[in-house]
Amino acid sequence: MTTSANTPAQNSPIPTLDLNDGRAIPQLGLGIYAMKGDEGVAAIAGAVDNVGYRLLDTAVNYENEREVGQAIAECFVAREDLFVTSKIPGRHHGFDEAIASTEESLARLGLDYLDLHLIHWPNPSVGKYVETWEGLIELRERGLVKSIGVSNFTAEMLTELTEKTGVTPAVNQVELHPYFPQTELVAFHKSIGVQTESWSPLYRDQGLFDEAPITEAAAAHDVTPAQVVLRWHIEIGSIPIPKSANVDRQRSNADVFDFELDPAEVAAISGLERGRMKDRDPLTHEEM
Ligand SMILES: NC(=O)C1=CN([C@@H]2O[C@H](COP(=O)(O)OP(=O)(O)OC[C@H]3O[C@@H](n4cnc5c(N)ncnc54)[C@H](OP(=O)(O)O)[C@@H]3O)[C@@H](O)[C@H]2O)C=CC1
Ligand SMILES: O=C(O)C(=O)[C@@H](O)[C@H](O)C(=O)CO
Repeated sequence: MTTSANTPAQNSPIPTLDLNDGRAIPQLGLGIYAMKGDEGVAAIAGAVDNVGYRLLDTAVNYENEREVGQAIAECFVAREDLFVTSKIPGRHHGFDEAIASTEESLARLGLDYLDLHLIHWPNPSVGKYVETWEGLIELRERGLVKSIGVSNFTAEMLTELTEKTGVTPAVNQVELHPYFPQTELVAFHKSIGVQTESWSPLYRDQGLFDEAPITEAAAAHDVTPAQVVLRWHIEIGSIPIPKSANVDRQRSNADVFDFELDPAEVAAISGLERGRMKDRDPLTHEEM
């Protein structure tokens, strides 16, 4: 596992991984889906100040970029020590649209730049993800976005982006949890130098924590089932972005860097594979 001294996670217990563009990304982040209003601002700022989260994962479609910006303004950590991610929605696909969308995101966030910007869904029937990617390349050249990546892309789509533009995404953020470990895609990412981010890493607390390989590992390591699941993501080389609005769960979710799972435990947890949470196959599921 690579860690980097070039860290945006200064004064944070969360280590970093290297990206293919020479930058570094925290190895665990805060998912921000459905965190809104004053409560959302307090929960995000608290995660940064009280726990040490540095990677914040929002999106245009979460309709909370203003809250994220307010939390960044209110927290006690310098902007340059944070790693702020947003995502371009399907309705903003296209070269000019991607640039306009990003400028609007930055205005809502009150920031000069994003650390990472992703194409949220490929929406293949629309046929514009390559143009959108070219928009992200332009945004990186203009300095409005430091690192560029995608979300919910298949191996074939990643290859197409590289072949058509010469630029490989730094990150592919995909559905990934013990019920859907995406072993082949993670191996492909490693082979081409793309970091994997896991969305819904805890399966939204919908029964995963009762599975025997997880409860057994939790007892063996004296940690919670959620910590076992998050450590499993670290062991397979992915970057989990668990969402929690609760400070105690935020703290325990981030506290997964002082124990390790052995290969048999990792294999047993990966053996829970049964498929996606919902029918969100990016070849057919599209979000605008
Ligand atoms: N790119 C994409 O297409 C997608 C990206 N995402 C991103 O991934 C992030 C994480 O995924 P998400 O779907 O939110 O699901 P998660 O797997 O992170 O689960 C979040 C849920 O689990 C609860 N929870 C968190 N920690 C614990 C714990 N230790 N014990 C018990 N329950 C816990 C939370 O409740 P509470 O807040 O009360 O703690 C919340 O209800 C999103 O927030 C978003 O940023 C998500 C979906 C798609
Ligand atoms: O959370 C995200 O990033 C999404 O793309 C969501 O819309 C997700 O697909 C979902 O929760 C849909 O119910």
